[in-house]
Amino acid sequence: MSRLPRLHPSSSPDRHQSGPSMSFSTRQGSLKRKAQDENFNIAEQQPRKLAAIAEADTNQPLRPSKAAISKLGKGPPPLTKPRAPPLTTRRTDRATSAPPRPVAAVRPPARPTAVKPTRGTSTTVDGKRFQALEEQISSIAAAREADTARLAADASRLAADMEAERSKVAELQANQRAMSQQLTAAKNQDIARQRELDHASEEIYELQKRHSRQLEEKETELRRKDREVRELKEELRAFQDDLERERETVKSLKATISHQSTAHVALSTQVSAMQAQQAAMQAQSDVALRDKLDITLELEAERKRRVELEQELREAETLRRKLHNQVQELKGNIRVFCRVRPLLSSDMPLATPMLSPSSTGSGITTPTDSPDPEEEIKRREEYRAQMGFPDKMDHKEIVLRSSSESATGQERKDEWAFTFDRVFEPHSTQAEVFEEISQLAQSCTDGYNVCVFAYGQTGSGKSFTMEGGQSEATTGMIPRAVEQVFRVAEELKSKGWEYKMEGQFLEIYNETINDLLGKGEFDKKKHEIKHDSKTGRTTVTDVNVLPLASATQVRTLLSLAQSRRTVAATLMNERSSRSHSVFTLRIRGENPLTGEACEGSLNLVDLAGSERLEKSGAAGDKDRLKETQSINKSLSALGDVIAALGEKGEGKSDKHIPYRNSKLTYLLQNSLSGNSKTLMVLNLSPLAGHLNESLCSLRFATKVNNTTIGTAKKQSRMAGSS
Ligand SMILES: Nc1ncnc2c1ncn2[C@@H]1O[C@H](COP(=O)(O)OP(=O)(O)OP(=O)(O)O)[C@@H](O)[C@H]1O
Repeated sequence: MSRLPRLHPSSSPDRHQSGPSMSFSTRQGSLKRKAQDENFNIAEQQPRKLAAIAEADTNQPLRPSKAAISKLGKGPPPLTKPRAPPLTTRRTDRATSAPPRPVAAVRPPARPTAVKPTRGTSTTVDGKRFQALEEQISSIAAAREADTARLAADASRLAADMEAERSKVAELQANQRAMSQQLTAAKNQDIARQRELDHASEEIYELQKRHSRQLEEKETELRRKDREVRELKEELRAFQDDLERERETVKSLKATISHQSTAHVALSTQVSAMQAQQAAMQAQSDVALRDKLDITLELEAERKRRVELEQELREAETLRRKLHNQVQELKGNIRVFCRVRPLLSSDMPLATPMLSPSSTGSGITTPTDSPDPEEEIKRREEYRAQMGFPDKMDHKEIVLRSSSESATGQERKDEWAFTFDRVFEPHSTQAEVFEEISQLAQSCTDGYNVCVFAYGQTGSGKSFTMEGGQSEATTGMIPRAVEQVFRVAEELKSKGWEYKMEGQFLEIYNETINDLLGKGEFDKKKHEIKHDSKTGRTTVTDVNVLPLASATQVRTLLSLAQSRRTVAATLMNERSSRSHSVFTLRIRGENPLTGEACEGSLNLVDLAGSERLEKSGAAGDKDRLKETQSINKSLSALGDVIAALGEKGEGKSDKHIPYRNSKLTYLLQNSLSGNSKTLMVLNLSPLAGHLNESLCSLRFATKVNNTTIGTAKKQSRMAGSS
């Protein structure tokens, strides 16, 4: 901290003088304090006069202010030369301390007076007055003299005082200049120190910042170190644990080693024994190696033979297919099976305890808790139609009997016998039925078009035969046939065949095609049937044809179709019995080894109920009438097509086949023609009440059965050709 330069008290012109000079020492003290306290702002703290002095050019002579002079004026008059009294002749303006000479010595020249001659007393009076006046004048003159002398003395004293004052002022000016210089120096010093101070403050601030930064870094470092220490401690603990474990291991290893070394000794003995054995075995191995070489050579020969055999097998397979299909052809390209379903508890009134079909779906009925089994059997026989199956060897015959009273009261007995390719009795299982069909299904993989119809009145078991139930035993022909096709395709893979399958599921209701794999918009979309005469392929526009990779996928597809049909059935009562459903599996196969390719299709058709109009009770119902007419139309169209095909087969080559008479026959055109294999499964109801309807169905089936449709043709080509 800088200090003001100390002012010498003697430099003050007058310590006791009032005004600026008088307050100087006091000011000096205060300035000192101010300088210390307020950065020496002397210029502001000084009285205005001192400020003026400080700011003034110090080279100029100092002139006392009017105020100072007025204060001084209490003493001497203004510093002007006193004028000499006009009444004296001598010079009195010389400054002197000697008292002036008395004024009386200097007489003013007497004014020439005109002395008039006085008359008498008046002359004396005037003389006296004149004298008094003269005395007065002289006293006034003396007084003036005295005043003049006093004035002269005052003037000289004043001049002396002035001189003294001037010298004081000069001294003051000198002091003031010195002080100004000191002040300026002090100010400069102060500014410099202030700068230093600012600089130092800045440095301190920077240092503080750096310090706090360093402090933070140190703290972070410290925390990190702490963390490291903790981690190291953890590691150390883990190492210690490991070490402990290792020690334990070492201990146990040592024990093992000692144990092992004992064992080692024993083993060494064994090894030497083994080495001896090994030498013996080596000799044996050499012999075995030689044998192996012989075997390898034999194997190679066997492999060659196997390839030859495989080739033979392929040729045999081709031959087998050919023979298989020849056998099928010999059996006739249209075949008819007849199946009678078992009597169900639902076929008779509820009050009577019933015989029900076994849960296995075998068709065998088992008695339930009937109060009188004999009575029950009797009752059942009343409901059951009289049917006989005389051909116990080939199962080809079915006989229907009826007994009635004639108008004359005589008992009349009728008997109708029918022969088909195979007749299935009520107890026949699904598996047994499929056994006969499976060979047909296999023909699809050989490139044939196969068509299986289920024909019969409502409730005769068509859907059961075609679709079946949920259990393994009740599985119907469609899933079984599909599984068979996939199985055969898989087996044929080893013989070089690769198959691709796709499926569609349609419904024909009132001569309208619906897609059962579609979105369930029934009777809305218009689907058209198209036949490709070159490839023999039939397609339906705007229906879903799904690629099928496995039999399981087909099952899913079938249940989807079933659920769609169920939805439609709720919209229209018993719709499923009143519509035809056609499931088509298209199979394309290629054999890159033999260069063969084939394309076949399997159509599985569940026909609508074939009952006649009167029986269905539809005569009064307009919609039902329409349904029945559509069904009758399509079924009779089917019969007509089959009959026409039969005639054509008998030599009438120009016979027109009326495929277009119904949607069903037009859709199945390529599967009904001479190139394909057709099977009709006639389903019969076992009820006596349905006897007439059963007879109608049997007659229709016989007509079909008696038809010979040309020779089925395999749709094969060389792979790669369309
Ligand atoms: N072989 C059989 N064994 C056991 N039950 C059968 C057999 N055949 C049919 N059924 C049963 O008979 C009833 C009628 O059969 P299904 O529905 O298959 O007849 P449908 O001819 O298809 O009738 P719809 O024309 O109305 O569809 C069903 O309850 C079915 O389970």
